[in-house]
Amino acid sequence: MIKIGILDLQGDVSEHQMMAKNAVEKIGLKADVSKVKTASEVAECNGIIISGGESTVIGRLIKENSINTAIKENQIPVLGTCAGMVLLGQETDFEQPLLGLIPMKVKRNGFGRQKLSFEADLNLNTLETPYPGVFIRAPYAYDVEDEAVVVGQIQDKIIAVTYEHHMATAFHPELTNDTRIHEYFLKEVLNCVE
Ligand SMILES: NC(=O)CC[C@H](N)C(=O)O
Repeated sequence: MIKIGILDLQGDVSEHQMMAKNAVEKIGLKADVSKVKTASEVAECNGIIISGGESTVIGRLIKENSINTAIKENQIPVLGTCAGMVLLGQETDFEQPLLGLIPMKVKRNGFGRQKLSFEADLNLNTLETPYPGVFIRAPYAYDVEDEAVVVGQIQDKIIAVTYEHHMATAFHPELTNDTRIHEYFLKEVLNCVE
């Protein structure tokens, strides 16, 4: 049985847990989906989801609790959404601890004041039909290196990236009823454990 951990430090954690559980059911997996807070809980997981929230706060707590080491030493795939995307990047425009698991830079609050929050149908390479994107003070990625894959863009801005078994989205898949991003991630996790 695989174990998916929803990193429970700050942000919309319960929504991710619910969506991940729905995705598990949809693809008929045997998986435990739990909230995790400590490095030892994280180390036991096959996949970790980092929610939206405040990336400065989540990043600081990740570092203080040695969760970065647990993720890296165990090579755990990570799905990071919104603030989670910021944390997956290697550089951002603010001095803050990052995981740096995807070779890309991330611009925080990248859609400007007038568009702090919006919804848009997204064409993503990994999906056959559009995905309902919910953007809340969303970041975007830039300088994505060749070995990573740009999965989607909007207004010429990169809003979804995969690299190895990690995925970053600028939008909030946990705030929709569409489980396809979570399903995609679960399949990546399965590829790692098989
Ligand atoms: N909804 C969100 O996760 C916003 C992310 C926030 N702008 C940050 O950089 O932390």
